[in-house]
Amino acid sequence: MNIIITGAPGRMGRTLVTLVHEHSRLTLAGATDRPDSSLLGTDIGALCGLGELNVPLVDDLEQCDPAADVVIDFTTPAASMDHLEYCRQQGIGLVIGTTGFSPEEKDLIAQAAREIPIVFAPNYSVGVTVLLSLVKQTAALLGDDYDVEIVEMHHRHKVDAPSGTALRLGEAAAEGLGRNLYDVAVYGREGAEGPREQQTIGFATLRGGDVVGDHTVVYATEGERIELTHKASNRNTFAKGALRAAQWLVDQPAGLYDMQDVLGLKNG
Ligand SMILES: NC(=O)C1=CN([C@@H]2O[C@H](COP(=O)(O)OP(=O)(O)OC[C@H]3O[C@@H](n4cnc5c(N)ncnc54)[C@H](OP(=O)(O)O)[C@@H]3O)[C@@H](O)[C@H]2O)C=CC1
Ligand SMILES: O=C(O)C1=N[C@H](C(=O)O)C[C@H](O)C1
Repeated sequence: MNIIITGAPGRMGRTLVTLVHEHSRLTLAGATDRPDSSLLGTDIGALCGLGELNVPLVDDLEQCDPAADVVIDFTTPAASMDHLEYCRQQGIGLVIGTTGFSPEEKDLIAQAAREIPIVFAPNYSVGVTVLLSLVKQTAALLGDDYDVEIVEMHHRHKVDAPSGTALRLGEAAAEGLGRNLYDVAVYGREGAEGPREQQTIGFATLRGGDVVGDHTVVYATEGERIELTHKASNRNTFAKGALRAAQWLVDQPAGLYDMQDVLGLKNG
């Protein structure tokens, strides 16, 4: 199976290149970087310490193998929109790991998924995928008397907040409670805000050091609280999940899928 990796010199890009290289049934069919990058033309294998792979970094998917089976994208929302359009035109499946999309950009992804298969997930780890089910179920079991708050911490380089995973966890809790997250979300608190409004779902964002990705959903009431926590300790967990999604995707018809579809957790 031939895979193109966009944003290949990035944190996730390098991890994916390394795992594809180590995989017996996957071949790296192309690697891209942003148009003004000083790394263009460099062999991505050499850049990742794997030796020459004869895959030079290019600034455009048009310069990659048009017969590729799938594109894996962990870049920025603006870059992902370009990659989405290329895949739509070429009829190639797309795995999107990028986070921080606007509602309009999410609509464009959904529109493209009428023509090509797309897996779109803010977190490709098996642990977070299972956690999403637990969060929804726990919220439904506890009900309105438990206040839901979500805390996340990531490395100092992360640009979007709250994380895509935190928002998806919020959506799962809101679904369990019969609420729309975007009607009830509170993104941080400051000053004399008054007591907590019932029914809100709060987010707290921490940034620092090299934290790969920590998420906790807190359900608190008078006298007790439950906390559901996931901690990623390296990026292989995300990259392995994205490669699993890519291999699953090639057999799917056009549609918008997430990691719960890939793991078969939707109807079970
Ligand atoms: N779904 C999941 O499981 C996970 C999602 N993520 C998300 O993935 C995204 C990337 O994260 P991370 O790898 O840490 O970020 P990085 O900044 O390390 O990597 C992104 C890479 O994309 C490059 N890039 C920017 N614009 C373009 C373009 N037009 N074409 C090709 N490449 C481009 C960047 O280049 P340059 O640096 O030179 O600008 C950079 O090398 C984030 O949105 C993050 O939240 C991260 C981990 C897991
Ligand atoms: O930027 C990151 O690093 C991560 N981003 C994703 C997110 O926004 O949820 C997933 C993971 O937590 C790492």
